Amino acid sequence: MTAPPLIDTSRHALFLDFDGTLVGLIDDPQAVRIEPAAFDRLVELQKQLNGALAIVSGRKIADLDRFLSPMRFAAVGVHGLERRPQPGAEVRRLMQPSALDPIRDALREGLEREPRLKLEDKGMALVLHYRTAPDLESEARRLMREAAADRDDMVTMNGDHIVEVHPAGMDKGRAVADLMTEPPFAGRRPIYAGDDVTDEFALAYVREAGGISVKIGRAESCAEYRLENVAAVHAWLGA
Ligand SMILES: O=P(O)(O)OC[C@H]1O[C@H](O[C@H]2O[C@H](CO)[C@@H](O)[C@H](O)[C@H]2O)[C@H](O)[C@@H](O)[C@@H]1O
Repeated sequence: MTAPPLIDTSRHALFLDFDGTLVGLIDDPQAVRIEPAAFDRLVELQKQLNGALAIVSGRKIADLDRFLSPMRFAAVGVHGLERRPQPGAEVRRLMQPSALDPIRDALREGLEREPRLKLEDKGMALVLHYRTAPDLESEARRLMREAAADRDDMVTMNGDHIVEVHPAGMDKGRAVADLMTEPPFAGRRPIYAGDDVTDEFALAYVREAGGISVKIGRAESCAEYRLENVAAVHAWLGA
């Protein structure tokens, strides 16, 4: 496992995934909490990086704001379908949530039949969670596949004990590439750290762009560097 180099706050732009990178994975998605010392370090790093720090998540930006309150930060939400290029700027949404209404309806019956599957409605994306019922993995994937079967404009994606559907054409790699064209990120060298398959798009972009790609955990990845777990991420951020 090759550890990443230290962050150079005068030259780097820092992009951090949230779940599995800054906070550990737990059963209830709404109950995650960042450790106070890691939170303080994020705030400090954001200052030292002159604002060139963004959280890049599958979550809604509104959720990230709640988990990281009172910090104000640049963010990518719902895998790039929500954007906030600068702290405090308005959140741009690339789609209307109503585009998913037919899929919402199609999932309803399956969810009534299998209440151990939990639906997370992120507006522009729908997630079925099966962390507390891992035996339902294939059922969750089947339900989502069938609900979105006639929708060429949507993509279904498997994450860590989740299956998600959202509009096609966007991923974390494209979102990070877009942010890199804007201040305060433009002209800096990107660092991306993430743990899940959905982070591979951004890890691939950053590697291609000559940046520092950091995979969290031991799963297969295109990243150049690795950190073992969330605690190792916190230690690296604090080094
Ligand atoms: O892109 P991320 O910031 O890593 O977000 C990915 C998904 O994170 C959340 O789900 C994951 O974390 C939950 C809480 O620990 C866990 O219960 C779930 O099994 C994980 O997949 C979030 O709920 C999703 O919407 C995000 O897409």
